[in-house]
Amino acid sequence: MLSLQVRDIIAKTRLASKEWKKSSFAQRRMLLKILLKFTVENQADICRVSALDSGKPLVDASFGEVLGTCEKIWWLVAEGERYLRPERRSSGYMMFYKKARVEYHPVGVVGAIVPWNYPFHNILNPLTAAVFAGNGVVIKVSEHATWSALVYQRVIDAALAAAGAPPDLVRIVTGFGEAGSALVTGGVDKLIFVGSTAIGHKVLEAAATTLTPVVLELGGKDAFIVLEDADLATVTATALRGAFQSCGQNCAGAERFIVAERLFEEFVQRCVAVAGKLRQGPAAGEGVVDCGSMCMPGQAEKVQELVDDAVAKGAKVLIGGRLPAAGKGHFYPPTIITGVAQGMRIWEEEVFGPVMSVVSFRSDAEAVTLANDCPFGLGSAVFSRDVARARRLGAQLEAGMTSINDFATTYMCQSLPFGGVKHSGFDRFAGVEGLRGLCVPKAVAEDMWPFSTAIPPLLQYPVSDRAFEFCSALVWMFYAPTIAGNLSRGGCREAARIGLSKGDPQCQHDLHAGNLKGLWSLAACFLPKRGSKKPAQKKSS
Ligand SMILES: NC(=O)c1ccc[n+]([C@@H]2O[C@H](COP(=O)([O-])OP(=O)(O)OC[C@H]3O[C@@H](n4cnc5c(N)ncnc54)[C@H](O)[C@@H]3O)[C@@H](O)[C@H]2O)c1
Repeated sequence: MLSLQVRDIIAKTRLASKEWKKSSFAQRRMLLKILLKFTVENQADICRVSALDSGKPLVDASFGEVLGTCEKIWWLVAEGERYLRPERRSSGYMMFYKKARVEYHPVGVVGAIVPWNYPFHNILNPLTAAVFAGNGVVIKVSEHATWSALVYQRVIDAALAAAGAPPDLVRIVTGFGEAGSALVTGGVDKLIFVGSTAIGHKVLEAAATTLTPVVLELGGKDAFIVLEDADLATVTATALRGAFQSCGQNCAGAERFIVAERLFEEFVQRCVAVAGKLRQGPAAGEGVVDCGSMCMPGQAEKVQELVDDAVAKGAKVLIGGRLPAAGKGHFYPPTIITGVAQGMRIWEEEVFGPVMSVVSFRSDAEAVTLANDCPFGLGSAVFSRDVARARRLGAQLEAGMTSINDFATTYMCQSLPFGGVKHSGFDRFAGVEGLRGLCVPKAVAEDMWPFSTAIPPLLQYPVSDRAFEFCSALVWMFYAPTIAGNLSRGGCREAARIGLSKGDPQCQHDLHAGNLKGLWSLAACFLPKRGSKKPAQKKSS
């Protein structure tokens, strides 16, 4: 779509969002429940449409398109309102007479630019959170998933009408990069970009020109760590699903298998045995298939380049690793390689294909070092029968998400934020943080009692010549270390812990009753100045 068309769509969605922000949570829930009902009742069609457009088998579509979407909607319906209601906060110390809260107001129009890998979920994901938070949303789908997006737009239109929501509340934009670029600078109030790190750079650059706030959800290369006490039978099944789901075209896809030396051989053998039995073919073909194809033109060749580079530098292909002959489609085979090391492209670059790179380690510290030696940091997983050990190791991983004894399950716990660190992006789009991120968190403070408090007369313009003394007295009164204050905040205990006795000057200082001094200074501000016969008076203008 042309830039002007995109701007026109944003303008219409803005009008719709002004109406929708007045909607009740009950109405927003109704819209989501309609979408949930549609998804559950038409899951086979959704999977077929998505499989045809992205090349994945039906079961992978069910996993990635339907289950995640249903759980997301279910969570928003069940818990979303709780996190968007005004939240009471402490008013602190000096403002003891105020009531403080945060109100979550919709930002207005959310823009989302999404990739092709899960055509249905990638649309419903930003859509559901945006409208539940009271926003309109314009979603730019991938040029490689346009056909399915047009099907889903019809479904969305019907759901909007059934829920009594304005028809322009959710609009889908099609087109190439220029249409995405037009969305970034077209006047949306917040932008969620989901895609490659390379395009993420461009989006951030463009967003800087309009100061559009951006969430970046970029590539991943998840580490999958198997400690020597892990249960290999369950781990292997999870490892294969983590690597080959949707032919490896997952942002949070397991690419780096870091396996304890003692289990390495057996882990590899088990994986190779299963990988050899996988059936690969077209999603719309006859019979069940385990793996589909690469979606984008050129992607299979890119995977081959990374494998070839690794092999040229000493890696070993145990299974797969060869593109099918020309004319046989983009069916890159499930591939397992060992001997991967630093200096190979595959060590650093996202493969986004069905390739397991397996390396071994001797100590937990080495496993952490290997896992963190990566420019990406989206998901991660640690497997061990000793859960405390797995947790300790997981806490050291540079990643936005860690699953213990499972893979990518953080995403099915929809209250949790989704997002990464390093080149995997920043900010979050799911969970409580993602939902609130589509709002302006407005800080509000008001008096606790029915009458309003005024600025003390000494500080009113034109200020008194005792204004500074007055402020300084306030600081002493409220914030000077005091006996009572130190006791209540553990000051004396802390002093004892670090070995100070009452006689030490530092401890004396801690126990100094500074607030009394402040109180006295405050009172003194209202007394006549020494040497002056008249009390301090405000200058008249
Ligand atoms: N972190 C996540 O949540 C997540 C989820 C899915 C996919 N991904 C990542 O997405 C990548 C694969 O998807 P892809 O190949 O479609 O990614 P991509 O970056 O090529 O494209 C993503 C979207 O950006 C649009 N686009 C292209 N140029 C643009 C520009 N200059 N300005 C604005 N928009 C532009 C595209 O049209 C598409 O809609 C992988 O790197 C994968 O890891 C990340």
